[in-house]
Amino acid sequence: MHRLWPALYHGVQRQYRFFPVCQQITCLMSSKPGDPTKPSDPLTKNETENGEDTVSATSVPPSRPNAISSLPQLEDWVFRLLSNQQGRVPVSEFHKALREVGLWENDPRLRETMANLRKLQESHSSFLDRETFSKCITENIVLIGRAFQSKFVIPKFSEFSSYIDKMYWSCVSQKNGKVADYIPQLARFSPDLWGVALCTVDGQRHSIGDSDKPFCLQSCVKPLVYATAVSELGDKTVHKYVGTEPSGRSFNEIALNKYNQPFNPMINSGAILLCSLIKPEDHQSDRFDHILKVLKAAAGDDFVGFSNTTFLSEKATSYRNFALAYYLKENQCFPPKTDLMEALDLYLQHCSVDITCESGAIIAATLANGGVCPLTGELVFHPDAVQHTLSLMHSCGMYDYSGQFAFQVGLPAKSGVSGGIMLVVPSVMGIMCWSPPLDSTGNSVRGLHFCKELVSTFNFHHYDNLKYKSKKLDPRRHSLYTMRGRSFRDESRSQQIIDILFAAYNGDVTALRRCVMLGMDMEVTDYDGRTALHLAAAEGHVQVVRFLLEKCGVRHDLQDRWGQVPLDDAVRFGHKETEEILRKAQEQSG
Ligand SMILES: NC(=O)CC[C@H](N)C(=O)O
Repeated sequence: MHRLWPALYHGVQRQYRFFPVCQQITCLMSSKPGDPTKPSDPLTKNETENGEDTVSATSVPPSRPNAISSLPQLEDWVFRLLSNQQGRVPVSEFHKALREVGLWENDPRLRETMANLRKLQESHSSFLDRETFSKCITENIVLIGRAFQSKFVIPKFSEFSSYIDKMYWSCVSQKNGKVADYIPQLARFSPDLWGVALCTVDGQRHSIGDSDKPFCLQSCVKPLVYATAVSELGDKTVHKYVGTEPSGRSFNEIALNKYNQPFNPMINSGAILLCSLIKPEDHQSDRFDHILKVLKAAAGDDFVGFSNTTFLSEKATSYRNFALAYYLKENQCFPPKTDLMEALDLYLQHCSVDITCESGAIIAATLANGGVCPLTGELVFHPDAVQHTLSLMHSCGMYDYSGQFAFQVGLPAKSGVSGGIMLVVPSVMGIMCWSPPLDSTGNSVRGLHFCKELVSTFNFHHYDNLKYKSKKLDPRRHSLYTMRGRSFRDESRSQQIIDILFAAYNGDVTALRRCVMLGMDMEVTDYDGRTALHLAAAEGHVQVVRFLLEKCGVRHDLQDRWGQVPLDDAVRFGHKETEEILRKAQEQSG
């Protein structure tokens, strides 16, 4: 897309597709999420998430993620994390573990790995030994490694997703609102339809409900057409024709600002005007195809279609938009020689582009990611255009509810009469909600309710970053907590102890695996010096004992306050098999 841009911008014409591998290895070694331009020396002190200095990598057992300093070591670590008692990785377990961190099978970045796994399954093999595992994932080890090392923007993704699901279900009971019927095709959608999907700037994805059902973008397309126009023409050219102020009126009001322009590009008048600016010299079919290509690129080639039914249905009833177009013409708002009917057709065609919540979330994530699609790494919109787009979504995106939305939700969003709300959490994620019933301002009732639930739970509101803000969950941190005024160190450390010890006590290897992925210290103790290994030995959880000893490199001879080692617990509570494993570990360590 950007290849078509005139040389308006310097230094942005780069494919962000893939950092050179050497740079990517560097970001494996930094304890902070990877900025490959700032290589960190793996042998210096690492700072853990709660600010404690750990000893240098050489003295930390190789099993801990922040000690990894090469791709073969990373591959080894991931294999040991996922392999079973027989030293093999069940393919089903591998898919499950990827999904838990938000990586889907259709993720274009995992194309090679998924193709290799499919070939394996065609040969009826459902387990990966070390060699096969390496062959399967080697092309994508950096991405997979980062995912399992929790270097993505939402480290506890499965826990975050369960919060999203709770919010989704809390909206189901919202039965008020009315499905739009001024466009006959829209009136045919069930009021019970309700879907939500999200995509983070690292390409972590989650969806629930009717998230894979197609619906037309309607006004949710307006920010995307605007971002395209500014990317190609620059903001100065675009804003010669369209203002940047909220209109405070309905989205199809026949009104202009004091400069005789449409108030902004997020309402019908502004959007119709924009259609006359993009590639006016091309044939109408090519002009529409161009926008479709931009939308597909923003969606990472996920579903983007076109509903001719909607287009014909709206064209036959779009009296207001025809009136708007002639009003703009009468006031010389268009560039000279504009073909009015062509501009109007293009506008109605843009509104009739079909997406799903899942593909819409990727588009929103592209905006959240500064214009780069998280799934393909392609630069779709110029970052400056994205900044302007998010500003106008923030101030004008929800029509004459925009002021209240900015006050209550505090995030850039765009609604559409088909019931979509595209929400952007800048530098974190994009969310697409869809439920047809609308309130009096033309916004989805369930979608609005979901957005309010989201920012009352997570510190996503634009001003939640103020010091001493109230207590909300911060899903960008390993432990889903930020506490008012208290040192984050105490909260995250005690949370880690709770997470690990309870998982060991309950024999929950999956939860322990998640703790390892989050880089937690698996030898952490409670106030009595009791470790996870003590608790697992006392309860006779053989799998956990093995996992801690063999995968996590936990020492078998750590003593609690009373000088007891885990073997003493196994003997005292009569767990013969556990006792045998711990005795063997004792003998091996001499
Ligand atoms: N708010 C909307 O989604 C309106 C878009 C619709 N195509 C119209 O022009 O009326």
